[in-house]
Amino acid sequence: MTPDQSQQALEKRTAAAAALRWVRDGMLLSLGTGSTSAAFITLLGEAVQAGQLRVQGTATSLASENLARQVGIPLVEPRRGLRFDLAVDGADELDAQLRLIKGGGGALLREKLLETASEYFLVIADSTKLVPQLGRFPLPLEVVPFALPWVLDAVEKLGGAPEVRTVKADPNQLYRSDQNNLLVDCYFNAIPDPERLMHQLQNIPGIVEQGLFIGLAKAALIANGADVQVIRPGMAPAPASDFASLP
Ligand SMILES: O=C(CO)[C@H](O)[C@H](O)COP(=O)(O)O
Repeated sequence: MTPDQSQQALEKRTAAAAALRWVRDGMLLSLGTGSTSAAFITLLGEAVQAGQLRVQGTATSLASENLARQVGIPLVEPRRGLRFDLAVDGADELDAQLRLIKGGGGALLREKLLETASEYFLVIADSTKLVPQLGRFPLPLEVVPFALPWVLDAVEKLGGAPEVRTVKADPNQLYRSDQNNLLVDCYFNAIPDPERLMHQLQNIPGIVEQGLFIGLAKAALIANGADVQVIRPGMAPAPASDFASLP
């Protein structure tokens, strides 16, 4: 790990620990995916094991579900009417208006489902994720395999450079989501109008979900060194220590 990567890992854990302070006994949680969420799930599991918290959760990926099981968080299956008190999840990029790019970990569909079904979606992230403009990170799409050629054409027409995701350890093997769909990472370099792009992508048949999350997150906890700032749309950033409960 380079010094930058270990600093980033520390910040992820700091943001996760800050989110844990706002989990209350009895809450039903949506558990995110990725390394920042894994830090949160681990800390939450420790609190559950220590008898400090009684919570239940549903995970946004099979990987997070396995981790939650390992650390002793009771899990709830999807069912009609299921709503979550709090969703905690990472992001690949976010701006000051809490527009997010998600799906770097391939879990965007379940993430969007559960975060839409949550009363409060709290993003946790290290300082590298907060950007002035979205788009440096390639925008992930979950795509039905049969639709792939047409989706690639449509993304190019929108000005993006699409790349079908492969498995890191074996670049000859296509990456599959938990739903067995393909992932396409779209390089736009800059996304000046995320709302417009989101609507354009939503109109392309075969895209099951796209990685722009707009209007979903209520707050973000951004760790910068040992400090944690709360970011909320239209409000000045404030230290997380100013808040005794969810901001
Ligand atoms: O969207 C995601 C998974 O689909 C993750 O939240 C995102 O990739 C951030 O991951 P990390 O916490 O490892 O930086």
